[in-house]
Amino acid sequence: MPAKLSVNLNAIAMLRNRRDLPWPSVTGLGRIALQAGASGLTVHPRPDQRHIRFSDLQPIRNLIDDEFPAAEFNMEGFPNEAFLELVERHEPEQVTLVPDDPAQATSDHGWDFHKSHNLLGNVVGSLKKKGYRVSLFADGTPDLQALKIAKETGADRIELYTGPYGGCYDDPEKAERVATELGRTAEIAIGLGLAVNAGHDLTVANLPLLVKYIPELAEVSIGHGLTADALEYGMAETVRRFRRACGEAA
Ligand SMILES: CC(=O)[C@@H](O)[C@H](O)COP(=O)(O)O
Ligand SMILES: NCC(=O)COP(=O)(O)O
Repeated sequence: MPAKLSVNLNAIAMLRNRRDLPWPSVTGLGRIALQAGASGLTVHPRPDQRHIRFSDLQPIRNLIDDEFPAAEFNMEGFPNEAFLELVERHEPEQVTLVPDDPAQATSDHGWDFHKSHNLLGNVVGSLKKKGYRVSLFADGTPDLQALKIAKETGADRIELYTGPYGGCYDDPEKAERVATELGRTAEIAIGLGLAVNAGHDLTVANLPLLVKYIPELAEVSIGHGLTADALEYGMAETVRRFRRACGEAA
């Protein structure tokens, strides 16, 4: 089964926030993405609301509930009190926990599972009791002990941080090496009973190799590269291109 595509709306929101005006519309482009076959929408609301604003979350929730009930809402963030309150209020189908500090420009590493074992155990436990699917952002390092801890927290999935892979866009040999490591990491995680998502700097060009190394990939969440393509090809055609790059007959 091809990896599902969740469209990250952060970059659309960032464009909108250049002015005190409601366009480009975050929900409007989310609707076009879902109409074109995206499986879900992702947001990563940062504490300073520099792209997704907290006020965007309910309209996105309503869009999915009212028009695309089979689609999923994926909320990503560091599990502080404020983020967990947003989760409770908007009930995403998936919560992706990311170890970002508030000042970080973008996500650039996965969890240190050894150091964060207790924190993640508590947070994941409480999210699972409330019925959420939980995914943990993880480096693409095939570290069995670290992945065992991820599993012990009770999480359902890991999301492989693919930033270093995306950075190999001009070096095919290095891309192959990094994809191999990501593939080994995914294999270990799947062997432990975790499903595997991936995200960060994925593109139409680099998805096919990733999918080759991780044929069981459950979901990719993509924002930056997809939004760049949407400026060129339009959102609907861009979503179809990314779905094809994931192996779907779109
Ligand atoms: C976890 C992850 O890789 C994405 O959420 C990424 O951080 C997008 O966030 P920005 O749009 O703030 O770069
Ligand atoms: N989880 C990764 C994500 O949602 C999008 O990352 P990017 O495509 O904006 O780098």
